[in-house]
Amino acid sequence: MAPTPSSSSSKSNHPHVLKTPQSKHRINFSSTRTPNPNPSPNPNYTIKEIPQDHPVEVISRIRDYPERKEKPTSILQVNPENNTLRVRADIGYRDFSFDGVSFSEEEDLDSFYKKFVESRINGVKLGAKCTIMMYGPTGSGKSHTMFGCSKQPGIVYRSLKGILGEGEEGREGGEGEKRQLGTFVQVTVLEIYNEEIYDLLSTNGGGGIGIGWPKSGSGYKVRLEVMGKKAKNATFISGNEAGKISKEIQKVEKRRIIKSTLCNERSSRSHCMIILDVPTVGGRLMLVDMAGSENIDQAGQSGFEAKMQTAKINQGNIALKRVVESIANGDSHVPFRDSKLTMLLQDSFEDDKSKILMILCASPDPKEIHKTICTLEYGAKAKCIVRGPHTPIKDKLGAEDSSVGILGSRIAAMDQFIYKLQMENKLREKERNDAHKQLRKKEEEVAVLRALIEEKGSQASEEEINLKVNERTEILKLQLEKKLEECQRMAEEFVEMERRRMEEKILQQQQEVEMLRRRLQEIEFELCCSRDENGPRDIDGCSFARRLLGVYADEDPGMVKSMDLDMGDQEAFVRDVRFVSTSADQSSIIGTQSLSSYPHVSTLNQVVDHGDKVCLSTVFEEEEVEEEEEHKNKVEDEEVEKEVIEVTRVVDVSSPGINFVAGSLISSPLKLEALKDGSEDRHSVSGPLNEFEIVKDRHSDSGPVNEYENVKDRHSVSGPANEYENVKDSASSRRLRIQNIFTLCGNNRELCQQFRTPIPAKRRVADTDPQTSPIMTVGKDSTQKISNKGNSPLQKNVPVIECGKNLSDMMALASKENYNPSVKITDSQIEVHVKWEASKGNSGKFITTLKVLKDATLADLRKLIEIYLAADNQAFTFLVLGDPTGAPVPKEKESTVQVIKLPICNYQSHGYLACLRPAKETQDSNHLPSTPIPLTPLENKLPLTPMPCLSHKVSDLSPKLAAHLNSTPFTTLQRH
Ligand SMILES: Nc1ncnc2c1ncn2[C@@H]1O[C@H](COP(=O)(O)OP(=O)(O)OP(=O)(O)O)[C@@H](O)[C@H]1O
Repeated sequence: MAPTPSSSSSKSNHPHVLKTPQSKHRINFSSTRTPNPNPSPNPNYTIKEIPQDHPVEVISRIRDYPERKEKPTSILQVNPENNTLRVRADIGYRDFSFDGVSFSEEEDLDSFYKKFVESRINGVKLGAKCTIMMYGPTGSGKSHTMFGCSKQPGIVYRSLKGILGEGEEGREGGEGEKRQLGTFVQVTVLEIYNEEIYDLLSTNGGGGIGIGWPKSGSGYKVRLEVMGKKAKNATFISGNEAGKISKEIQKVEKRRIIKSTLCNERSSRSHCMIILDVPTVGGRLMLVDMAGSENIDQAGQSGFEAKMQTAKINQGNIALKRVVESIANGDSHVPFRDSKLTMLLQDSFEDDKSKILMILCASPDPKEIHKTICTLEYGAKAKCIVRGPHTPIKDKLGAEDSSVGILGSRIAAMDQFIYKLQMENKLREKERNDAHKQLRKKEEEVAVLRALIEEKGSQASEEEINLKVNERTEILKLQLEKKLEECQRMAEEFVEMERRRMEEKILQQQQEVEMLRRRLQEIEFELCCSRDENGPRDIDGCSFARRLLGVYADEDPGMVKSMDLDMGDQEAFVRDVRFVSTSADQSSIIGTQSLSSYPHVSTLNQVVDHGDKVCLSTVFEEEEVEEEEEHKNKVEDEEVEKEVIEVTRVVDVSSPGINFVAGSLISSPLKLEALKDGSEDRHSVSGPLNEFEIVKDRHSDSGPVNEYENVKDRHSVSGPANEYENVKDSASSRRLRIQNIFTLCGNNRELCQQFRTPIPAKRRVADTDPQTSPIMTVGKDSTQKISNKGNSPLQKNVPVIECGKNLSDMMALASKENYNPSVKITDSQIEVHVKWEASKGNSGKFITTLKVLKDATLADLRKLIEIYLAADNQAFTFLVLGDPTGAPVPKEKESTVQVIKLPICNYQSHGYLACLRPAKETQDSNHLPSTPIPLTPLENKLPLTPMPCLSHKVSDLSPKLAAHLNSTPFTTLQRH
């Protein structure tokens, strides 16, 4: 048998690769064609190089799906040599080696035939025997390849043409050249269905022969019996014209039993065998189109008959598998007779001159991968078949050598197989060891987990839980108690520590108090000594010392000593300021800002009320004035009740306005009396011209009227003049003070009398102590009546203040209550008419008339004018109008210019004219601001006022007392 090109090429170029899992099929493999990676364990086995009869060639044909627009991704790949087919899957791939691989997409039937079949057909023409089997699952294209389609004829028709040649019927001559002369063929067409052989060419279907036979399109089919290895009495057609025979075959092809299944619309339910004998050469071609190898479920067959049918089909396929395996295994018995198909194919396997070409039809569709792999495995097995000793056709001469070679091949294959098994065994053993290790590891983990579970299970017992909870509770309880004890101990320690600290502090304070008491006693002692030395001037020294003692006793050690007005810590504020206009019968409340613009203020009371505010008040008082003996003036019997319209100015002592008043008065010297209410202290600085009270009320909630009811004490600092030191006893000095006050108030005094509002008796200060208490009670929105018997000089319209070098002289002049300067002018006195210079802002208004000594200077006159203009807060300079230049007198030269240098007043009968030019700067260090600036503490302000007399007084004290007083704000005050 002529070898096929593919087989010859495969033998020479493509060694077989063991791919099938069933290694037993490889025992017949030729060692020469399979490289042995491992030398044979048995070196005694030497493979003899003998030509191996490889009767089965396997070719894979992969169908196409031209009708599909979207073709599935192929799972099949072929190597460049077209002999290895790789099936790719998700988990890997698998290679199958064949004698050839053809993709119908690339190679149509014509190409396929020429490439793989034509050579076989040529052999048949020469007398060879060849069997071409179509094997594969249903729908894989077996029938398509065998019989073809309308466009392309299949292998059957091409083979006929190949054997008989091409040529038209009836044509002679030239066509004979193409046609094989003398060659004819006998064609038998059999169908194996349900393990029965039917003669498809028999036309006796209409007779009784065909009874019970399966029907075809043209009638019943003739069933044949198998006799030997052939169908007995099979009908055949003979001829030398391929066309006629092909037509006949086409007819009987339609008689095949087909059925529509899920896998194939025209599924062949039978095996079809076309046998072409070439009698002239003894050649024979068997073309076998096997039924699809599918399982019943896949075919979707239902019913007993259909299942039996599928089972019968599979029976032929299974039998063929067994035959192939038996032949490949070299079994002594090949089960050809298991099926009609294998019975008819027995010669094909056993005849040495017979060759088998198995065409594996497969689908590239991933859905068919399982069937594709099974088909390829089956083909791989078939490819391993070698012609065994059981082959009936033996060459007697070469039988011995042949059997030796076959045995050697089998031994080599078995060695290889054993080695492979050993390798696989080692691999499996390693895998098993690894698995065993993993298993041990898992078992250990399980054991640990189990132990944990058991432990937890044991812990989970209720008693143990309760026990542990109780233990934990006890521990926590102990810890809590311990913490509580610790906290308690710490608290006690803290309390004890604080107590000790407080005790120490109290002790320290007591010591300090004791020290201060002792110091005060010393001071008192020194004060008494000083009083003894200085006479009655210090009669109040003891009380002053007591006062100091009280002050220090009340104060905390280390505190800054104050004027005992207790106002240093108070915020400065102005609550109410009232002025009473002299030109109206009704009081009008005027803002503080307008103070300077109302020069005719009759009374000016500055009262500080509310809380701890200190009140400064100027007081007009009218009291019953008795005619004093020493002056023997007229007795004023007429009791005059005068109302004092209070101008209440609620200020803080920090107000510079108050300080200004105080400072000015002190420097004048006036008398400033400071009164402290809450502490039952009152300090006053009194001068000959006015009297100011500084009142501190610590209980001001009830209103200013009641704020001064409990005044018990009073301290005053007197001016430098000794004749005013004892105010209490000196009626003249009191009178002088009153006169000065009235003088300052000027003509407005009368208006004050118009307000006659009775005041409670208790507020009549004059009643309580008319001699010593020129202090009035003041309050917001209240008036005070002070009775005054006798004629009041306040009714005089022209207030005159005498001024001279010595203020005492002036005071003496003013000592008379009914002093009228316009009437009584001595020779040593002159009158000075004061007026403003006419200017844009000033109309040259007349101010007042003052009476001064002849030798008085402008500086003396300035003091009086400044006092008069205190409310106006208007700075000025003197103009010497008589001077040709008319230039103002510099302030520093005022002390050198006498008043008599002033020009004579033309519009007065006598006197001089003092013309004042308002200074541009209305506020300087000597003047009050027009606005009530918050007052600074008096004690801080007083030292700023030079009081040489006081300094002198202090210096007259003992060194200790002087040092002490110098270090305190009281140094500016002197108690009367
Ligand atoms: N290579 C191909 N190219 C084009 N069409 C094909 C090809 N192979 C098969 N077919 C078509 O597929 C359908 C089924 O093919 P076919 O009948 O040959 O399968 P089968 O293997 O014979 O199935 P069964 O075993 O069930 O008879 C047909 O209609 C056929 O024309």
